[in-house]
Amino acid sequence: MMTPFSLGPTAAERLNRARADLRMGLPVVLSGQLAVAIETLSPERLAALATLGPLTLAITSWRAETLKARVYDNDLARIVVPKDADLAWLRAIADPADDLRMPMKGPLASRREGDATLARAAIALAKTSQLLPAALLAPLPDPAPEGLTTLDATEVLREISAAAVLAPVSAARVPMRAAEKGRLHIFRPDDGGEEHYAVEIGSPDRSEPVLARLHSACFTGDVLGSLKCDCGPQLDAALTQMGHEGAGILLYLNQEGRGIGLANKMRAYDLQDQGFDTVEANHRLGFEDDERDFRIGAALLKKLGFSKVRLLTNNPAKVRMLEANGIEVVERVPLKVGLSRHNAAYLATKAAKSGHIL
Ligand SMILES: Nc1nc2c(ncn2[C@@H]2O[C@H](COP(=O)(O)OP(=O)(O)OP(=O)(O)O)[C@@H](O)[C@H]2O)c(=O)[nH]1
Ligand SMILES: [Zn+2]
Repeated sequence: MMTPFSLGPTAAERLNRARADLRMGLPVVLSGQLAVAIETLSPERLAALATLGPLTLAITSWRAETLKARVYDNDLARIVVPKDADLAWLRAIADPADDLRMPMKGPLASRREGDATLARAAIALAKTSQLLPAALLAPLPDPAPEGLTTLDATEVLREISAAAVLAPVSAARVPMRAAEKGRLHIFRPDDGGEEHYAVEIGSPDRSEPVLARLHSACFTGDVLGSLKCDCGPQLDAALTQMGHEGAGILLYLNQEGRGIGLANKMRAYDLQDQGFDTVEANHRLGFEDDERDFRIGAALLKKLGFSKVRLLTNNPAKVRMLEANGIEVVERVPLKVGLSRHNAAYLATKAAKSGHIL
């Protein structure tokens, strides 16, 4: 007899489908309520949702703190949406762009009754869709609208905290300026998320510590040569050093903007032009200062056959995370390049607030 096999989507697959829905502005059914991301919500959908009953706006405690809203649920606040609230009102709560020009007219009322799991899952969904971390919750009508993705909040939180399994997809020789003997490997997660890359220089001996770099994607620094950060020079310097030593492994992790995505990073840059530092800007947007999942780096190194590294970094958190995930860091190799007058304050903030070693 054949083993029964379900063709329907798994929890991880439904989760990723839900992300596509939220990015389009479509609601998802989350533990018996409707959830939609504020960033992509249209006025028409808001009007339709408003007919269903009381609405709740879920935001993170970081955002709530800026807005002076009460936080009863530790990491988040559930804001009561007034009956006459329009999309501009919701957007002003979600997006700090105009905080200084048009301070929010409060006071905001927060819900404290009931369970916050659903709100937490909705925020986690918005965040991992690289949208602003703010979601609108509405009662589910009876009959429920057809064709919406249905999820369970607890399952969503479990899936998001689980490490994705990455599989090698393809690899080929890529000679580079820094090293002629280079090979690019592409890895794809089983949950439909971002692909990540590994650049292998030379033929590193798997039984010895390898010179390694975990580089997080930075479109502005890596591609445009932005002077606001040190990413471009760090990428070049890491590859150059690997070229000189004749061996190394550089992981290029697609976690743009410390995991918040390029659109949110530009929001953070705009806030930095208003006077906030890199950490404050993330918080005002409702994010943690670093939203990256460093487990991916450890998993890729293991997949490639490495267990010991000499890690090129100024960030002790990267060392700790690799060690915690089964990679021995035999040496931290500093990578101090690319200081400019545009990024001096940024690097000083990383040293003062994120423990970077200058
Ligand atoms: N949110 C946010 N991300 C930024 C900002 N400036 C740079 N980034 C991102 O920060 C990340 C920098 O990553 P890395 O250089 O790998 O890591 P690091 O934590 O600085 O540590 P090391 O470079 O290894 O010392 C990239 O994803 C950049 O896109 C900023 O102002 N805000
Ligand atoms: Zn950068």
